[in-house]
Amino acid sequence: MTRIKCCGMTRIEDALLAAHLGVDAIGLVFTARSKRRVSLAQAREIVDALPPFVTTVALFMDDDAGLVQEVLDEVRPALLQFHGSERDPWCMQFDRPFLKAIAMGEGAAALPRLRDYPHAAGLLLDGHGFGEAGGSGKAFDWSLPPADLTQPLILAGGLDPVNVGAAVLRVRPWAVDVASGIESAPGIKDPARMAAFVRAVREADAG
Ligand SMILES: O=C(O)c1ccccc1NCC(=O)[C@H](O)[C@H](O)COP(=O)(O)O
Repeated sequence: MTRIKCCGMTRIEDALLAAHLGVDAIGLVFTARSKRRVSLAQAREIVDALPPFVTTVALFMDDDAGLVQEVLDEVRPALLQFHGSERDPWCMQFDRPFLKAIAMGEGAAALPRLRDYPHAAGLLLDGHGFGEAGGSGKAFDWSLPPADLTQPLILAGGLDPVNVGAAVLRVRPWAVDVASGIESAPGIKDPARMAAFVRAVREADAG
């Protein structure tokens, strides 16, 4: 079964809907570069409202280690996700499992970077270019992910209720990740689109 992460949550009601739809993880973005940025207090409220067994992921992009530690101390996410040019040893310093986002916008030229994070709990392959922020709605060429990746692959970038089924069937990822494809505005999730996204993943899994 393909796991689902809905990213860029800013409202309790959206996070609760995700939980009730059976979404496996929600992402909270802390980097100042995001239109979906949440404060520590906002994030804490969302995390406190969640029922058990929904994984919380805190996202950063070339941020100070101090911010990451503050989020760990105050929000206590289960996983970290790094979206910038952070290196593997830097990501490891927090002693918390982490996902590393790999910008696939440059196509095959990005593939060597998939081998640079041996300690990542998973690799999130995203559609934007190197140095650009996530949550862009840009897809990449789904034929690129190598079949011999040893780490769980999280497919991201431009997924939406219409294309996610084909993406799951083509790539067979461990998980899919979506931000803009289920939104009515940055950080504001659309309930019908979120439900349709989850349904499309489940239909692809069953097919
Ligand atoms: O979502 C953001 O605003 C963001 C900003 C800076 C770094 C990462 C960010 N999001 C990371 C995610 O995991 C998104 O879900 C991922 O990039 C996919 O986004 P989308 O193409 O909009 O589905």
